[in-house]
Amino acid sequence: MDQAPYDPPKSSTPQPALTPMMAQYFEIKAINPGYLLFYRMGDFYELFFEDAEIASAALGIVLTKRGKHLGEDIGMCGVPIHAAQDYLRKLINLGHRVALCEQVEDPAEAKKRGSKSVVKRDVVRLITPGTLTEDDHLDARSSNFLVALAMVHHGETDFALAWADVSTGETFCLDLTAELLQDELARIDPVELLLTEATRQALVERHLLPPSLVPVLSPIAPAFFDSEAAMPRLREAFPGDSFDPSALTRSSRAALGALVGYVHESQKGGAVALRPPASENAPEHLAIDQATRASLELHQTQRGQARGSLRHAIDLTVTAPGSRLLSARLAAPLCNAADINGRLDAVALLVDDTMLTGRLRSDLKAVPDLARALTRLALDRGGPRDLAAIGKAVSAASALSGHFRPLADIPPTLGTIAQTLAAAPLPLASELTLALDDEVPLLARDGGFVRKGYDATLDSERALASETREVVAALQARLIDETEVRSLKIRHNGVLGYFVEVPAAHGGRLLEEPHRQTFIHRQTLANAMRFTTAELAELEGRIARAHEAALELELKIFARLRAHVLEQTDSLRQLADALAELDVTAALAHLAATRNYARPEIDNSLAFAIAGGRHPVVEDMVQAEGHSFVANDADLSGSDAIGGGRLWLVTGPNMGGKSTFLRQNALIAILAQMGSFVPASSAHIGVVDRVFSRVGASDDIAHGRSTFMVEMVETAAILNRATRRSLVILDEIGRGTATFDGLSIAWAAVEALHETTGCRALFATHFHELTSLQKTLSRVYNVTMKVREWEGEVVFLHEVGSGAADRSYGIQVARLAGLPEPVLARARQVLSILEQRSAGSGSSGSVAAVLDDLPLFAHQPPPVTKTADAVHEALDAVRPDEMTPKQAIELIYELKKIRDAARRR
Ligand SMILES: Nc1ncnc2c1ncn2[C@@H]1O[C@H](COP(=O)(O)OP(=O)(O)OP(=O)(O)O)[C@@H](O)[C@H]1O
Repeated sequence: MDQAPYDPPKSSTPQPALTPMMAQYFEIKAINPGYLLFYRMGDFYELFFEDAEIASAALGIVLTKRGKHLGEDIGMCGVPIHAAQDYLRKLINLGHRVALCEQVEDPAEAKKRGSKSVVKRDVVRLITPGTLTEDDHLDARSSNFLVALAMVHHGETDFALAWADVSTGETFCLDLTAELLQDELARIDPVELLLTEATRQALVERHLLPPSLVPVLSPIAPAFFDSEAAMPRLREAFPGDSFDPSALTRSSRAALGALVGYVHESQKGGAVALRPPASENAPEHLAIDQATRASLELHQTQRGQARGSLRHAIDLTVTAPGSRLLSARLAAPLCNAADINGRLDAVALLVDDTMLTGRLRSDLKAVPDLARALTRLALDRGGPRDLAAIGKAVSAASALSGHFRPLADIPPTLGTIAQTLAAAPLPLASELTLALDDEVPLLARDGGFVRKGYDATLDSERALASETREVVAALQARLIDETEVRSLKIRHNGVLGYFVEVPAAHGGRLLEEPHRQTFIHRQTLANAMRFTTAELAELEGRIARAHEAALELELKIFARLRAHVLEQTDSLRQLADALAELDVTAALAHLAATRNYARPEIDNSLAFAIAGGRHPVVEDMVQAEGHSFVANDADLSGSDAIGGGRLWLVTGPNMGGKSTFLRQNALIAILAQMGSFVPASSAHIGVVDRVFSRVGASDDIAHGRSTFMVEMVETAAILNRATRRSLVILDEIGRGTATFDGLSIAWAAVEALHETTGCRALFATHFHELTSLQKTLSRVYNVTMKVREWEGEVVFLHEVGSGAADRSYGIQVARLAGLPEPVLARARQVLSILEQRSAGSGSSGSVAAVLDDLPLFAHQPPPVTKTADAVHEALDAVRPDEMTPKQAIELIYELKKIRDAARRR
């Protein structure tokens, strides 16, 4: 860490010698700057000085004092061990980092060195957002990526990223250019981003640091990124032939070295438990930049919520690892038609066989999170529940593979999954089932998890422990006889151990002869007196030894089982992957079957022909309100021969459904390329290399850029980066400035997309003038959202048809939104003058002069009272509770008649 070393609080008074404990505290604190030190004191973790102030404020716990340092009170707060996990989670969520300092010797050992000697303590683990492994701290359905970003000044690429989910061991690395950096960071979505201070500054200077990443930055010392020092570190972390660090570029080696070094340090010398890194290649994925992800609301809505996002709408997985994989696939759809079709083949088989899908999904529901349990065991942080989870997952995998046996013809991707499941190490599962009880504790040290009958020695130790309980009962009966105190009891507590307790009234008798020979007084309470006897003390020793022996045996069994599990790490990881993949495939099949999605046809053409396309999220919302979603076609198909893909100019009223239509087509492309069926009756898509979606700008005040500036920066990014294979969605670009400037920019952007880029594009606009481009640009095609006007009201049909809108119905929408009637009336006046003007001279120069002549609000005609509406009047007269079904049906016919008559008028 590159923060300044911990500096104990200073005072101007002469320094008295530090107590040994304080000296130990400062020493440990100095080696772990930047961390809140959780200092173990018996059954508590205690925090001191500034740490105590920070933690007590963050956790809402009392700040007290413990002794003095240099004449000043030492601030202190503490959390009990049993509740520590909750407090840790809270602190980490608030962005703090914690060093866990344990007692690493028995206090009895310390005492042997002298009464004043301090128990040895050491930091056993550094806890940061990116190094978490406990289920309690993690979101089961989200990956938790720790990312290291290396920047090199010379060499083939500018940057490299290495990232890992420490809780599952998945590890990746990727070389990339500055241009792709933000896109990839948006895809990976780090919880902690390691970089040097110099890199951070360089990113800021080059405008490469999105504000959303600032809270997760974790600056570390440049030494972590030394690509030469990384070599031995990487060889040690990834032993064997499966991975050769010398094959990496210098930048990747630096990033991966930093990642592994940081994880290693956080485990304080413990195992690192990462999988050999999968080298990624950016062009294998459909590129989706941060602005597009946000605008399409892929993983969360623009307000930061999961509900309403595409992921939320399509995630029907039944296991947490399945959900994580689905999210990763959505974040990085594929670009290779053969790979996409491979995934689609697997989904298709399960769509056709709903019985099989149902069985798979119901069996998968009970499968535990194998990857995270395995990692905890590898890090020596796992317990009996993790062993049990692994046994259960292995047995379930083997049972799941049975479902595929009867199938004659099975697509390769599903075939590989089935094979992996069939190869599940069943002997391991049987051993775990034999060894572990049905209900097991979280921690091995709690004991009591080995099944009766598994280990004869353990059983006999346990029998001894329970026999001694009978001996205690017999002793109690004998003591009652001897003392004639009927209410005498032998009890146990953590402080005294076993003791004899009698009501206070009888206590005196035991203090006198002859009983005082036997009973040794321990404690007097308000209404009871406690004693021990030599026999009881001896018995206690025997019981404790039996318990200890049993626990020791159980811990040995645990260690052996853990070792057996870890021997099979590779095959268990493959199994975990296969289970997650099966869950995703079955979930996508279930989605397709229940929501009526179709298999897209994917190839390398420039096709983009969607029939009956729907928006997966808006469709749900519209249906929930009892309406039906109107499906729409889109055809942007092109070819190299005609210079690229088509560009549809979409005009239509506000609220007409333009944005929905635009986005649904981008979402269909993304879903198709992640290997999912799509919400359409048919779809033919030539693989898209990048999707861009920009919706009229939003402010980026944090970055100091105005609405219009953001819009233009983003439009520039599209015009510079889009290729002929890209899909571009532009919604109302140019609206953030004066009309003519906006129109000119939109005009030039359409021309550039058509003439230079040649990509497939949808361009929604309220600049109706743009539609004349259809005459000059061969691949531009005008469509409009249809509306019907009825009794002065506009009815949105949400239907896309060819042609151009002649007006935007903005005033009607404003009326629906509740703008006051005088304002609306004034707006109508202004609009009509403007329309006359533009139809006449076409000059806008005199518009202001004309507007000056218009009467102001004060001179407005009174609001037009609405003419009586026959349908509403008829409805007002209805008393539904008093109607028979027949009358109700007659009423419906009557209402339709009134409505039709009104329309004819
Ligand atoms: N195809 C459809 N079928 C049914 N309802 C739809 C459809 N498309 C849109 N809607 C409904 O219309 C609302 C407005 O749609 P949308 O935001 O796409 O309109 P818009 O034309 O982009 O509006 P503006 O120009 O004001 O931004 C949606 O929230 C949804 O409730």
